[in-house]
Amino acid sequence: MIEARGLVKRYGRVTAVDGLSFTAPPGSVTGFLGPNGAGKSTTMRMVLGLDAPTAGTVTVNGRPYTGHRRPLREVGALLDAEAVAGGRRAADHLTWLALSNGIPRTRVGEVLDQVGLASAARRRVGGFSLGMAQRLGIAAALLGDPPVLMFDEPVNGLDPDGVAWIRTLLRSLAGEGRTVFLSSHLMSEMALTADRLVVIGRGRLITETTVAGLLAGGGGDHVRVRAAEPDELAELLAARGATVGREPDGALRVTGATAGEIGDLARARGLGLLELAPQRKSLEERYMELTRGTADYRSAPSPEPAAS
Ligand SMILES: Nc1ncnc2c1ncn2[C@@H]1O[C@H](COP(=O)(O)OP(=O)(O)OP(=O)(O)O)[C@@H](O)[C@H]1O
Repeated sequence: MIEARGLVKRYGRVTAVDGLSFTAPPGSVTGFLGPNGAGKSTTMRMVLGLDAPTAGTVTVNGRPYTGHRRPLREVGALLDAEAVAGGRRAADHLTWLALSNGIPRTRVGEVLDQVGLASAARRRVGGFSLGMAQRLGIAAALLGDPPVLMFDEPVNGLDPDGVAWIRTLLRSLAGEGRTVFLSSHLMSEMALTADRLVVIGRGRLITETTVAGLLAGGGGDHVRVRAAEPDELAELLAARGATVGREPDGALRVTGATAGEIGDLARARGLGLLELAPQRKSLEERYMELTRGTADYRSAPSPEPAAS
């Protein structure tokens, strides 16, 4: 379990993290989302004791990271896959980590197998591709068999096979009852991997929710209806308190009534329906709405292509 309470980090005049509280519980994948510069990496560094909070606390399994005697057995983390000294061989790097944390040497072979690097165990890390470096970083995180795992943008630079592999791995680690906390600025990635979401902007919590909760909340869902007698149906729906607008192609845009209710009403009145389609906002759209205004470096909208 990771718990942040009133976490603040200032660098001079920049407030990178601003009163952040959230929980990443065991047994689920918690996605940590926010635009570039939102404060995700800074928060993760504080979880690992690499940066000291200006105020507030963050604990791993009830204690600050630095309060654990064998931290690699409490939390495994991948923050920067390429931060390993290039001259070392993969297995030597992991052996050094294991021995300095009281972890048996035998774990090295096990985690290399687990991440698919067994055949590269004697190769120097400097010659690794980004994908291999990511796998080695994940092997290091798994070394102490920790109950908490934390990954900063773990799919960055991976090919589709690598992305699918990480997704499956993260889900299975959570399935074993571990706390999995991972950051991304891509909602599309989180939608496939996370159960819970902690969304931040400019160092502040925007929402802490489940993927299902984010999809359900926020409003803006409607039903698109094409009817044989649209004016009659629109009148009936309005009389029942629904709000009815028109789409550019003449279809009705109905809010305040479900597709099932609209279908029942049309059938009861003998009105023909040509199309009845609930329209839900995607997770990506919800996320964009939530973080709008908090992104520091957002690109200008692309101009419409010129009509030819
Ligand atoms: N060591 C530092 N000194 C000064 N400012 C810093 C430092 N580290 C981070 N910042 C600032 O803190 C803010 C948050 O940065 P952080 O890297 O935590 O964001 P992030 O959400 O991880 O972004 P990204 O998705 O781009 O990695 C940014 O404005 C950044 O410039």
